[in-house]
Parts: sequence; structure tokens; C-alpha cells
Amino acid sequence: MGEQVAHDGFSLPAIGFGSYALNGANGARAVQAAVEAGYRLIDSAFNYENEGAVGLGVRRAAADRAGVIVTSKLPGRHHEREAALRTVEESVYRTGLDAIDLYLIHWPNPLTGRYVEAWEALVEARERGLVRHIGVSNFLPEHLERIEDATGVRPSVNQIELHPFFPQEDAVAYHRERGIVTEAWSPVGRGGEIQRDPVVVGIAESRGITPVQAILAWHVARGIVPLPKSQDPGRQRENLAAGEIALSDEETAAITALGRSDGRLKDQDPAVYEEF
Ligand SMILES: NC(=O)C1=CN([C@@H]2O[C@H](COP(=O)(O)OP(=O)(O)OC[C@H]3O[C@@H](n4cnc5c(N)ncnc54)[C@H](OP(=O)(O)O)[C@@H]3O)[C@@H](O)[C@H]2O)C=CC1
Ligand SMILES: O=C(O)C(=O)[C@@H](O)[C@H](O)C(=O)CO
Repeated sequence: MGEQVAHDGFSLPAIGFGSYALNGANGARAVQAAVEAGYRLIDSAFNYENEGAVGLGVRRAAADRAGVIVTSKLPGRHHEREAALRTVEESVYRTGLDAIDLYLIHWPNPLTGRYVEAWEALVEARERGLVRHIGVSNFLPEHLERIEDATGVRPSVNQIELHPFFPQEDAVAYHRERGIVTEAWSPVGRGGEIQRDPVVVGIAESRGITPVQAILAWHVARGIVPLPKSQDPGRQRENLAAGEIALSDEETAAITALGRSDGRLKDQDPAVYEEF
């Protein structure tokens, strides 16, 4: 249930796995457990310094590597063409895999203003076979339009901050019209206050599911691919199972209504934020 297909036919599972702060031996164990639990989309980034742990976890898992979509992301300091291509090559090397399945520009860094060059480099990396699919993260519509106008290539995915306090209705509608799959980062609000919200708790109790499952089912109902991170195999399974829960339109609308104008977790507005 809930698989999402991009304009180019690239298909993503209903729920993926986040890996921020899963590093070293513990990180590799957590990723291996996630793949063995059934996750088929793993998120990572050059900046997380865990592409090695992610690759090792995927390779160790008792699963068909070909069915697992491994993602990484290009950091802001490497948007220049040569640096970008070197970084992608290094990412592939660190994973120990033949290629990376999905590679994103991590942040547009619009003040520096080299994201079109970075996109051209990702198009080239795909042509060279270093990566299979390309996309972006934290891009606003103006950034999406600029890269497509410059290259004729539309990203398959845009990964953005998205959780009940920040439901991003306009961005989700914009992506849907263009066949760009929306992935949600910090989909359960980094495990904070959202889980105790009375609306979320009420829906969870009425269905006999956990608050985190109610939140993840809300993403799935909206056609969004959430990327929950958990180091714990039990919570990993709990989160993945939320892909089978179908919320009603009323329940989905009630959670969307929790959105706040100041709902971002941190001061990271992609219109001005620059990430190294
Ligand atoms: N593109 C971008 O700019 C960004 C991308 N990301 C990506 O998105 C992923 C997810 O976002 P992240 O910021 O990690 O936050 P999440 O919203 O995934 O929350 C993770 C936190 O929630 C806890 N948690 C997970 N599942 C449960 C559960 N079932 N019950 C209770 N607590 C739970 C985890 O604890 P525990 O591990 O102990 O279970 C952890 O503390 C990242 O890991 C990263 O891959 C994140 C930020 C920015
Ligand atoms: O984790 C990521 O992908 C980031 O881009 C970070 O900037 C993240 O948003 C963060 O807040 C790390 O503390």
C-alpha cells in the first residue's frame, strides 16, 4: 500500500528509513536491522558521515540489495561541478556499493547560488552511472523551476521538512502536480511534543495504534513518503507497519489542522538558510 511513483516512473515505497546520527558499528547494526525488517528505502547524506555504516548495513542484511533504494545527498560546500562529481564518487566509494540509487542536492543554499551547477553535476553523475536517480531536498518552487528551466531535467524527489506541526500543504500540492515525490524529513518531529498531542493520541487510542503510527499513517494518506529514524528494531517495525494503516479523510484532516505558522523544528527556512 502507498507506493509513490514519480513522473519518470521511479517508484518509492510508502515508508523509508532515516539514518541521521546512526554512525559506526551501531549505525550499521541499525541499518541492517531496518533492511531485515523490510525497509526498502534508506536515507543518508555525505554530511551525516555514515555512508559507510549505511552501505555496510545494507550489504550485511539478508535481503536482495537490488530491491533497496540507498539515498545520499550532496553538501552545500560542494556545489561546484568538479567538487560535486568528486563528492558523488566518494559517496559511492564509502557505501561499498556499485552505485547510489538516489542522490539529492541536500540544500539549495540560494545565497551562494550554485545549485543549478550542482544539478548539472548530478545529471552528469547519472549519465556516468554513479547514481541511478536524482532529486533535491529543501527546494522551494522557485528553485525547482530554475533547475528544470536550465537543464530540462525535473527531479524525481524533493525531500522537505514535514510533520503535523508543519504540514506543507502548498509544497505537497505543487509537487503532486508535477509528479515530484515528496519525502518527509523529521516526519515524527524528532520524537518530541507531537507524539503527545491530544488529537494524535485520540486517533491512536481509537484505533489501537501508537501515536507515532498515527503520524506516519497520516503521511501515507497524503501521498508523502516519511523517513522515520529509529535505532531500535522494535520501533523500526512499529514504524514500518504504519504503512498498512489507512486513516479516514476526517482523521487525516484533523492531523493536518495541527499545522502552525511557526511549526518548523529549527530556524531552517530554505529561502535563506545555508548549509555547509
Ligand atoms: N534533508 C534534510 O535536510 C534532512 C533530512 N533528514 C532525514 O530524515 C530522517 C528522519 O528525521 P529525524 O530528524 O531523524 O527525525 P524523526 O522525526 O525521524 O524522529 C527520530 C526520533 O524519533 C524517535 N522515534 C522513532 N520512532 C519512534 C517510535 N515509534 N516511538 C517513539 N519514538 C520514536 C527516535 O528515537 P529512537 O532512535 O531511539 O527510536 C528519534 O529520537 C533523518 O534521520 C534523515 O535521514 C533529517 C533532517 C533534515
Ligand atoms: O540532518 C540533515 O539532513 C540536515 O540538513 C541538518 O541540518 C538537520 O536539519 C539538523 O538540524 C541537524 O541538527
